[in-house]
Amino acid sequence: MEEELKLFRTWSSPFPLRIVWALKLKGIEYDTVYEDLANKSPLLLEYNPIYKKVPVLVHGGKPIAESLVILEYIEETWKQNPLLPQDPYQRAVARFWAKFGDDKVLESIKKVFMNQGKVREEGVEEALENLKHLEEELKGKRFFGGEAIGFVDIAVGWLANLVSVIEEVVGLELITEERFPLLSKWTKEFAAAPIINENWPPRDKLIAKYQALHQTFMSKQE
Ligand SMILES: N[C@@H](CCC(=O)N[C@@H](CS)C(=O)NCC(=O)O)C(=O)O
Repeated sequence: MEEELKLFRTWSSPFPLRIVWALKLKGIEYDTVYEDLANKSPLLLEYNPIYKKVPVLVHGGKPIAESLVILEYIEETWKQNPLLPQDPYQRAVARFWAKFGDDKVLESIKKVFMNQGKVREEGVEEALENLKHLEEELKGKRFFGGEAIGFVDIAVGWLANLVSVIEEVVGLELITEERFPLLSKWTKEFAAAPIINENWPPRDKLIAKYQALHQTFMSKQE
């Protein structure tokens, strides 16, 4: 008998979306528990007592937290449609870029979104520098994973989802065709891939959410 599989997520958070995409790409059935992060369920707190964040994947009653860790678990548990390459060195390279996406790209884009004036400008510079590295990594490839969507595509997939929302809310451009032709093309192709496209939060709802968030950050700085 298949063990029960449950994903704790929210409708909009980019981290659980990684898990949604990976499970769908592998054709794994699961149940969803939608959390209200302003009022976290006792189960979420029990399953992720340290970070208290989504996503949490619960497999046969056992919880796994942290989206990149969960992705690795999924990859090791269900071998079909592999997301990581076979070669150990290439696997390490993929993990490097996934971590770079969180440590550097995400942090710089957060800096752009949460600040204004000089700090935002610094954030833009840092984001462009980081995005340049991703542009380089895409040379000669359709996806970061090669011909098919892989681990790195899923890990940095939030870029295709959220950057244009952030650009619209903040009123600036980061990923343009002129600056980043490959990344720009990747954004469109990744977003258009059926499984990604079908599991994308509605843009108008995201814009409204991020507009409200942005106003909160800006009013704190006045
Ligand atoms: N490093 C974590 C980040 C997860 C994360 O930041 N989740 C946010 C939603 S976007 C959350 O649950 N926040 C609740 C909180 O901080 O209280 C991962 O990759 O899973």
